[in-house]
Amino acid sequence: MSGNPVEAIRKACDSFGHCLQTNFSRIFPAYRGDHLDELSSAPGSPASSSFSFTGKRRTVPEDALLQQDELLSGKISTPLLTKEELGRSTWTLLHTVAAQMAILSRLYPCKECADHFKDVLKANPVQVGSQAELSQWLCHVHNVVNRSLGKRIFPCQRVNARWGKLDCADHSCDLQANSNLNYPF
Ligand SMILES: Cc1cc2nc3c(=O)[nH]c(=O)nc-3n(C[C@H](O)[C@H](O)[C@H](O)COP(=O)(O)OP(=O)(O)OC[C@H]3O[C@@H](n4cnc5c(N)ncnc54)[C@H](O)[C@@H]3O)c2cc1C
Repeated sequence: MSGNPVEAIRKACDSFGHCLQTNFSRIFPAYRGDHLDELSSAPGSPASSSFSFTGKRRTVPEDALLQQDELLSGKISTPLLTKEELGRSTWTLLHTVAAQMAILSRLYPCKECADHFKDVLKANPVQVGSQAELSQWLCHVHNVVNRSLGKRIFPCQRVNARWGKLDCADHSCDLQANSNLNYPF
């Protein structure tokens, strides 16, 4: 690696921060990342000296906000994302998070949550050899967070019933509808 290693790490954090911010707002249209800008512009905050979340304020395009208003007012009830948008955003998020789980625990926009999640990851390192194991591990760490917040524990054997279904015509993209497909994970 050439140049200053601290600068290289700063750049990596910067690009991951942007990636997180972009994908949070794609998956959750209500999320605009404004508080990241506030964080980075707070005088003396570590973010303002280490990361450049500032610069261009990222906003959700107007048509997306309009759609969101219509959704909230009950005028439309269909999902805002197409299957393709959902897929693209999800792949980016999954690959980035899988590659940089430790960074997630430092850059997650809620500091209290990030600090807590760092401990959760330390106590529950990812050791998975299949999609099913990854799903179970994620369910487990989500439950660790749930427990600490006094929330109900989710039954992990029901994880596919909760997350394996999408809003597609005739349930054609449900995991369960395709359960005859065996992938060599
Ligand atoms: C990494 C991370 C760390 C966090 N740390 C904190 C923290 O320290 N303090 C804090 O106040 N908040 C924290 N949060 C936020 C908190 O976990 C919840 O997201 C938030 O309180 C909203 O909770 P919720 O009840 O809507 O359901 P969420 O916990 O957001 O869950 C969303 C949905 O997932 C399903 N679900 C629930 N548990 C599981 C599970 N174990 N497996 C699979 N599916 C499940 C349920 O259907 C639920 O409706 C953290 C979030 C993340 C992503």
